[in-house]
Amino acid sequence: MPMSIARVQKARAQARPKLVLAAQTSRSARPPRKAPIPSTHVRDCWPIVQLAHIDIPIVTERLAGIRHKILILSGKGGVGKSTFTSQLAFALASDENSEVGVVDIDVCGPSIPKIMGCEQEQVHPSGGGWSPVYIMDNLCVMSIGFMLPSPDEAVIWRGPKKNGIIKQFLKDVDWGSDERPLDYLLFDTPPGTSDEHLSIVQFLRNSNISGAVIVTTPQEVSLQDVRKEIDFCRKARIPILGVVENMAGFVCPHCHSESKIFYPTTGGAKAMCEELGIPLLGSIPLDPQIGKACDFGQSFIDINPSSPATKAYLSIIENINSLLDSPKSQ
Ligand SMILES: Nc1ncnc2c1ncn2[C@@H]1O[C@H](COP(=O)(O)OP(=O)(O)OP(=O)(O)O)[C@@H](O)[C@H]1O
Ligand code: SF4
Repeated sequence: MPMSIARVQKARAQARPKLVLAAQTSRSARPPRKAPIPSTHVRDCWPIVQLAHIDIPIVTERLAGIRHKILILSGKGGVGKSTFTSQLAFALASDENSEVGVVDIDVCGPSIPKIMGCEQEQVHPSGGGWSPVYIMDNLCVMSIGFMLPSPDEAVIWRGPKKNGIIKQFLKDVDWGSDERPLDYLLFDTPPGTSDEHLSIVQFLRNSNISGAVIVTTPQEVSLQDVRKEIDFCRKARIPILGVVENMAGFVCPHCHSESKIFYPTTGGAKAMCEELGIPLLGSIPLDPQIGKACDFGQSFIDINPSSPATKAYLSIIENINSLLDSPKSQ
């Protein structure tokens, strides 16, 4: 039998409060729309960095003889950090009295083996632990890239596994004998402030890091991330050696003159360094020969000795060495 209009209206009126109540209940069960902003990554993770780890004393002892431990950092990816690490390593190793090591802690994107021309090599056990790959008598490299079945193999790891391999790189690798300890150990890191950074800072907390070199490009988007990197270093108490401005201009392949292609942003790194009281170690121009040398695993500075970019690299390296030798960083 069809309901009268009056009965339908009454039924609707009775149902309405229930519907409102149901809606209110489900809304209140949802998280508030304006969720509190999480505190910063470093602040959250700082207690982890400070955590005592059973292996820290072993790492500290293993690395004790190494004169300078230098982190190469960048805020953004692709700014030329691994390229700079490789050229720094080649230049330092050109002095045959210096022993140089490079450890690639960019676990998910290891590019050092390719850039340094040792992609096909493998690591082997030795009496003192894993033997790193020797490119020259006085230049050795360790990277997860040497352990992958193919360079195209993706490493899809969460923090604890990354932490584990970084610990092994520090603890189980034979970084030179007591008679011939390394003068420099360079750490090529992934961009930003991620698990790898927290691991390295944690494991090196008693190992006296000499300092960090932060690589950027001239654009404001890159400089903005450098500020975060500087903040990370300050919170993690890593001394900052300075900032390197990469791709700061363009060297013409025909006439070899340099054009400031990022004008008017060129100069932003200098202004930022002045504002934050950090040395600007130098500016490296964009030179297609750098990309070519990296793709062929060659030392750019050796095969292009008179290029403006080589002069820039060498001047930066001189600045780093004088900072390392200054009493403040001893
Ligand atoms: N000054 C330069 N002139 C020309 N090419 C350069 C210069 N610096 C770096 N490159 C090229 O830019 C590309 C990125 O460089 P690189 O891999 O060193 O960056 P990255 O910061 O280490 O990157 P990632 O974030 O992946 O670690 C490479 O192809 C490299 O050869
Ligand atoms: S810098 Fe001079 S030589 Fe080089 S491409 Fe431009 S105009 Fe030509």
